Amino acid sequence: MYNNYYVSVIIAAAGMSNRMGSKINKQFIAIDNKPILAHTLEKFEQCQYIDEIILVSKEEEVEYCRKEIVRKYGFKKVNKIIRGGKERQDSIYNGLLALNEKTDIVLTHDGARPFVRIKNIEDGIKGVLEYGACVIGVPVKDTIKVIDESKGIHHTPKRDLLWAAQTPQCFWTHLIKKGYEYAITEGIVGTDDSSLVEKMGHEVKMIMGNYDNIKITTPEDLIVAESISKGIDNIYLSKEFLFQGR
Ligand SMILES: Nc1ccn([C@@H]2O[C@H](COP(=O)(O)OP(=O)(O)OP(=O)(O)O)[C@@H](O)[C@H]2O)c(=O)n1
Ligand SMILES: C[C@](O)(CO)[C@H](O)COP(=O)(O)O
Repeated sequence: MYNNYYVSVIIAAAGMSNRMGSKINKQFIAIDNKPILAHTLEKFEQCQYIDEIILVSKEEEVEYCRKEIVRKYGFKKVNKIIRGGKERQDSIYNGLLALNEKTDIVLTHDGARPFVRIKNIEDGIKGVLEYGACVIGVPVKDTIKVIDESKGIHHTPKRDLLWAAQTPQCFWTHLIKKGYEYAITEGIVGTDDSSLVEKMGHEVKMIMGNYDNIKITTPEDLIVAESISKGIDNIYLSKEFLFQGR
């Protein structure tokens, strides 16, 4: 369906893992006996519409990624492993500079989100064809408070319109490149890629994802991750029994 387009994904894996507090890059920690980063890459390798993967890693981990992740698990679509930058935004920018010149559509994804589903990837590509730019995400479950500097609650936004942004975030190549160039010119730093395109005044659509597409950030996430990898589908299978058909 999307084979007329050359689709590249930039996988950001060059972070510091500060909040995880691990001695090694959190993406090399094993879940279900396989490194988190290998779980992540596997999903894009298996998606028939992905043509190339640009892996962004810390300079000193490029060789480790090549040998212990890409070669060991036999990923064929990883065209380049390049070094990242200080912030996630810098790492993705390096990825944009390394794209194949044929690239029509760019997806950005966190190496630390190993439970992305092939359906999320396909929905993201479809979203680009329909809207030009889209983000996979989920409606928030908690009530969100906006606070001031002294932790006083400033206001409580209406929850119906609040969604948590995940990755992949998906764009026409020219649009995301323009967003990043605009951010450099204007000195904008965002915590995701979509916000840079939004700041330019271009609409970005939200596409329903899955709650289990978690970003592994703190140690508790590893416990949740082991459970997810054991099979969220099994939880749904037993739902009728657990919740008596509710
Ligand atoms: N300079 C950076 C910072 C982050 N990332 C990547 O972006 C993703 C999301 O970032 P996050 O979960 O915040 O990872 P870290 O930056 O490693 O975490 P922390 O902020 O706790 O150090 C991760 O896959 C991370 O490796 C990156 O490629 N380059
Ligand atoms: C891109 C992202 O995963 C969307 O939720 C998130 O913003 C990354 O932020 P982090 O500060 O690098 O964890």
